[in-house]
Amino acid sequence: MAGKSFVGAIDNGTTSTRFLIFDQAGNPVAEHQAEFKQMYPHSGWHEHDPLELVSSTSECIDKACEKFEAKGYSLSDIKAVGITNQRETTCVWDTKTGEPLYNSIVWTDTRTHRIVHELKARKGADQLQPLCGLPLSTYPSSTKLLWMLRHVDKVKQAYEAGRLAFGTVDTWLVYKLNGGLDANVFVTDATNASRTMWMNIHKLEYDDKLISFFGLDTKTPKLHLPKIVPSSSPDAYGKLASTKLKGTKIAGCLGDQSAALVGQNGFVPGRAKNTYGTGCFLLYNVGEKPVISTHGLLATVAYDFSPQGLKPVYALEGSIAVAGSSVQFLRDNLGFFPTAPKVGELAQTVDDNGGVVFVTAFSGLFAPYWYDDVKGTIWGLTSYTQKGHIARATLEATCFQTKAILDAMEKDAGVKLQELAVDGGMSNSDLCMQTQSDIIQIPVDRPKMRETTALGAAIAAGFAVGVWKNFDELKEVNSEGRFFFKPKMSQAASDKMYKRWTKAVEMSKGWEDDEDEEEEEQPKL
Ligand SMILES: Nc1ncnc2c1ncn2[C@@H]1O[C@H](COP(=O)(O)OP(=O)(O)O)[C@@H](O)[C@H]1O
Ligand SMILES: O=P(O)(O)OC[C@H](O)CO
Repeated sequence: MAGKSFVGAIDNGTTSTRFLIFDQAGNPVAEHQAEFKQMYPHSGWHEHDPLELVSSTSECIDKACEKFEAKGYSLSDIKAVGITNQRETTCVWDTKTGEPLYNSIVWTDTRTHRIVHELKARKGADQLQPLCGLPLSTYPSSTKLLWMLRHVDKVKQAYEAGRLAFGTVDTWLVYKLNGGLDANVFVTDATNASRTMWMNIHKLEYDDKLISFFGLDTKTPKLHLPKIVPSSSPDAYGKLASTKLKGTKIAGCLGDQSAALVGQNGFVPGRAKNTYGTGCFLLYNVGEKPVISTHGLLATVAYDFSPQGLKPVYALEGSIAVAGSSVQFLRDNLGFFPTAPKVGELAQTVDDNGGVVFVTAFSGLFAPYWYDDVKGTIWGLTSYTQKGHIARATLEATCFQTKAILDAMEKDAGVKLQELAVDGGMSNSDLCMQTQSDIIQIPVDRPKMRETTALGAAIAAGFAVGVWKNFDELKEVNSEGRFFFKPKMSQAASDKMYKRWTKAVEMSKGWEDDEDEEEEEQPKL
């Protein structure tokens, strides 16, 4: 094995942490995955224990390293580690103790909907998206931090004392994995910072106008924000202070959806990928200038590999809040099947959705709709309806939202996508991917190796330490064994199904009205 180089990748998704070790051909040679606890303390709330995010990461590193060594490889050949993470999820800690001040509020959490309504009425609200790329919603970190500042005494006190540190999950993990207070590495990359609403997307710097809109003081400072550094850097992210890889550099960092675009070789403008994980996120490479959407999409940073002499690259994004999590809902809340992959079998017990449409709006509807007055709604139930119809409608919901996003993207970018690269847990379902192709009427291109998010993080780290030197060396990575799902349904039949979906979405609107909001009390902590 002498002379070989490997790169590790930490992938902290919404439901689990993974650590993978990739060889130079981009193949995973060892990996370990650990689920962590999902906390739903009230309707619409979703939290993670920030310390468990760290402990599950260390556990995965050590277990994957053991498997790597058992295969006869040497840990000293792991040249660097990259990190990729669920985005927007908001972590807070005390700068003097390094201790978390509250559970991490997860990106799916909708407790901030009243704050969002209040902010939308504030002067200057219409100027935010052109500056930061995101619409005001419950989704970004900014509104989650405001909620903590209003409702969590410890957070308020730390802010007043000038000791409040904010970080998305990348920042928190990098800080803790470096040893916390002692090394005090406090950084983020532009792909993650672009999900806060505080970063100017054109300059990749925090913007005073954005920060003051949210009424935050980062000057005194009461609130400490991490420094924004490139996504690939040999020195900015420090090194692992413990685990079997103690001393190994952390050299790359990308939000998970950006990482998946990189792992899908999405380096060329016009390339798009759709990742079906807990949520589903379509990113379309638009090149070196951001495109500010006027059709319900987000502008985000695809990657910043500036130390490699490249300009930062942007993407248009369509974010779907609920994808694989709807399959988990059928599994855990309704007890339809014991494991997620069984959803396909159940859906195949029927020939079609039997007239059922499931608007899976557990967190309202994100792109391109941004409806926060919708809750999950199943339409078209009759005495004929079987579990299989509901399973089918569940898979179809993500496919329909993907079509709505592609239609919006076509209007924003002025181009029609020719094929869609896919990955993520739910893309393992052949039925779901065939349905996707039928609904969007273009081929869906699924790689054999679907750990593209982790691969993207490994590429960012590998670039920084010279394991790979340019995109050309990556041309063949993950190119083997790709499968193309081609449309089998007629355009007319596909259009008919989509029309029913659009009708269901419109009919679901307005479920939660102001009266409900007044009656519903904000739960006390
Ligand atoms: N064969 C399958 N069919 C449909 N959904 C699946 C299948 N396998 C996994 N999933 C769904 O994929 C999700 C996990 O995907 P993953 O990419 O690991 O997500 P994350 O990175 O958000 O944690 C789960 O929500 C699960 O329900
Ligand atoms: O956990 P995933 O893969 O659904 O990704 C979460 C996203 O980063 C949220 O924006």
